Amino acid sequence: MAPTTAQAAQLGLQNLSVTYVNKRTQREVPALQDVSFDIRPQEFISIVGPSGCGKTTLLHVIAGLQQPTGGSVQTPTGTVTGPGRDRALVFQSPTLLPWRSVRDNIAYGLKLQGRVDAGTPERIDALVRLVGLEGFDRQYPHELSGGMQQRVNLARALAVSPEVLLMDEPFAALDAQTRELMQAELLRIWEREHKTVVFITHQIDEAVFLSDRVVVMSPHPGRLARIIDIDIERPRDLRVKRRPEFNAYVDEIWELISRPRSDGDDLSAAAE
Ligand SMILES: Nc1ncnc2c1ncn2[C@@H]1O[C@H](COP(=O)(O)OP(=O)(O)OP(=O)(O)O)[C@@H](O)[C@H]1O
Repeated sequence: MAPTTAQAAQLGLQNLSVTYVNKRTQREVPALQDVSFDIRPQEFISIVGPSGCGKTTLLHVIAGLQQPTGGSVQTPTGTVTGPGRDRALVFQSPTLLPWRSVRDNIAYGLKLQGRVDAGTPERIDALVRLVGLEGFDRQYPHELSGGMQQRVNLARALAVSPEVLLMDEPFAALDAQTRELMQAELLRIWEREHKTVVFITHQIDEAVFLSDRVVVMSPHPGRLARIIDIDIERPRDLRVKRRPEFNAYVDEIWELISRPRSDGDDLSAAAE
């Protein structure tokens, strides 16, 4: 059951709206409209929807990189007013520093936060093992494959011990096979680290495979269309993708995304 109060939720999104002003035309672009839902502690939640439905905008508002035009994001310690140590972002392209080794890249966030201490080398060793990069920790980013770079990126986000990982299409640049491996790896890591994950993807099967719930958004303006519980037991491995119930979820979400929405749709009711 979803928590009914913001206190019980890791993140409470309350009536979020974002309107951009197009710099060239000066016209208002409503990117998000009245989006409300709670995200539970240690939940894996994915956000899917057509291009332009406001997924990245929503993630940036949760991250505190962008102020909403209306509404708020609640955490157990209060309203989000900017970036915080409780939330770490993982981008699509690994934002690694090319002149730093894998170890130093993983430690970089800690360094920025002034949190390097005697225990840091051991913590980095544990993270290197966690993301499967043993033996590569003295290498530099250009010596790594795309999948390995994304592993470093993930380790760097985990290094600062956030409660929430915000992931913006982290596997979009990877080839299909590496992407599937990384999906399985991410689940393994999530099951050990117990983070809350908010994951944006264009790939419906990726969302179903990873998530406890999938948030489906509709565009123009970006609104909540439906939240779907993925009732497939864990731990999951990639063979789950061949099961009929897995494909039934994928079909259901695909139908929702491809269905033209009439203005009369009561989307808030659908989201309950
Ligand atoms: N800085 C900006 N100025 C004006 N409009 C913007 C700006 N950023 C985003 N938008 C508009 O807001 C809407 C939502 O954009 P957003 O990038 O959040 O969607 P998205 O679902 O993440 O898209 P995609 O799947 O293509 O990455 C779009 O119509 C987009 O054109």
